[in-house]
Amino acid sequence: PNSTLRQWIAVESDSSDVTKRSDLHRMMDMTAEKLRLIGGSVEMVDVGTQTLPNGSSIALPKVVTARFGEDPSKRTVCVYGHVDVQPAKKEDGWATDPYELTDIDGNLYGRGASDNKAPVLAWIHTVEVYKDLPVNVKFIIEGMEETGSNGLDDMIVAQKDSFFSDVDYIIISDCVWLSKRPALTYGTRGNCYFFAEVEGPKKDLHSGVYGGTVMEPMTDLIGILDKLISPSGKILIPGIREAVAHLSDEEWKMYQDIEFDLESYKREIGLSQLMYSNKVDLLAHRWRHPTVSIHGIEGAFSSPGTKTVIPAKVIAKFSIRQVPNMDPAMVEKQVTDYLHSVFAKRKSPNKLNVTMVIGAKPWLADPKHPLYEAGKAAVKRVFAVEPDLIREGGTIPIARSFQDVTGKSIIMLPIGGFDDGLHSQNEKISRYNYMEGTKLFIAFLHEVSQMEKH
Ligand SMILES: C[C@H](N)C(=O)N[C@@H](Cc1c[nH]cn1)C(=O)O
Repeated sequence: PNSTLRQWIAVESDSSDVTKRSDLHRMMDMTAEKLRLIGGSVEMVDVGTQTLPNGSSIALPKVVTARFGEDPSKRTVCVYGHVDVQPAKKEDGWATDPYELTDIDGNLYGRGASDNKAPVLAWIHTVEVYKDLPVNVKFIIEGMEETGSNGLDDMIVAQKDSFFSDVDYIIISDCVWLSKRPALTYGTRGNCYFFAEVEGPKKDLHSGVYGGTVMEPMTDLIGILDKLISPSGKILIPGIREAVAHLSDEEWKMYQDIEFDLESYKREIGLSQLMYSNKVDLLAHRWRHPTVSIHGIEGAFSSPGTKTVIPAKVIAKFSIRQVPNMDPAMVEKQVTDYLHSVFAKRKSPNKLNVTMVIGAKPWLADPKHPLYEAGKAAVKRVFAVEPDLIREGGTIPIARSFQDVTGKSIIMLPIGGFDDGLHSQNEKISRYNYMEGTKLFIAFLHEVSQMEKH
C-alpha cells in the first residue's frame, strides 16, 4: 500500500501557493485515476475559478467524485477527504525531504502523510479489499481544504438532489486522536482568516537614513496585532468572547472523563508551561473556545542575516478559530471595526486594510447518534478498547455545509496519531495507524450495514 502513498506524497499539492497549481491539478488526476483503477464510476467536477488578491483568476482544482455500488437495498455512505497540503520546505527544519515518503522506525514521514493523503488512501484500500461491499460507497475528494474549500460549497448546493440524494451518512477522516487511544470526533472549530495590510512610503527605506522621521508600517502593524489577544489568552476584540456557547455540566463531565495527561502533552510539544493547568480547561480551550493565532507577515525581512530596511508595505496573516455560536460574518465586522479603531488611535498617516479571506464555520454533531454507536463498535472490534469521544481544534471548512445543505448526519472517524505533526515539520503517520486505521474503516462499513435506517 505504500507505493501509491509514495507517489502521492511526491506531489507538492500545496493549495495555498498558486505557483504549485499544476501540481495540484495533477494530484486530482492521480486521485481520479486511482479510484477508476479499482472500479469506481468517477467524475471530475469543474468548480470554477479562484480570484487572486491582484484581481486575476486561476482555475480551481476539480473535485473528484466516485461511486462504488448502487444497490438500493444497501445504505450509502459518502467519504469526504482532501489531497491538497500545507506548505513545506526542507529548510523549515524537516529531517527528511517533505516530498519523499521516508519510512523510519515504523513511521511514514512526508507532507500530507496524515493530513490527509494516507487516510484518503486507507478509505480507497477499504473499498478495494471488500469483494462485496456491505454498503454503497461514494467519495468526494477535493484539493482546496487547506485554504477554505473554495468552490466546494457551491458544488454541494448544486448536487444536493443528485449526488447526495441517496447518501445516508457522511464520513470524514481528516483529524487525529487525542492520545494513543482511538477516538471518534463530534465537533470542529471554524476559522476566520484575516490579512491586515499596512502601507506607508512608496518603497522600502534605509532605516538609518529615514528611521526616526517616518511612522513605520511594521511598527503600526505590530502595535495593532498586540491588541488582538492578551498574554494570558484573553481575546481583546469586543463581542467575540460573549458569543461563545456556555460549557454545560454534561460537557464538563465528558471532558473530565477523558484520559489526557498534561505532562505528556507538554513533552510532545516541547513546552514547560501551558496556558491552563487543569485538563478540563485545557481541552475546552483546545476544542470549544475561540483563539487568535498570528501566522506570519508578508513583506517583512525574514531571511538569515541582517538587512537594515523599513519595509514599505507589510501584510499580517492571522486567524481566529471560532466556535458555536460565533458567526464568520459577525467576526469579520468585529475584527475589522476593532482594528481600525485601534489603528486610528495611533494617528498614523499609513493606510490599514483588513480583509477576511476564509470564513469557515464550526461544526458540532450529536455524539449520541447511532452512527457513533457504529463507530464505537468498529473501534472495539479492531482495537479492543472504547474510543474517546472528542472534538477537534482544527477546522474542516466543509463539514458544516455538508450538515446544513444536505441535512445528512456526519461522523468524523480519525486514524491519525496525536503526534503526527500536522502542518508542522516532520509530519508522519505511523504504519500501525495506517494499517489498523484501514481495518477500522473496513469494520465501520460492516457496522453501518447493520444499522437501522435513520
Ligand atoms: C483539521 C484539518 N486536518 C485541517 O488541518 N484543516 C485546516 C483547514 C483550514 C482552516 N483555515 C485554513 N485552513 C486547519 O484547521 O487549519
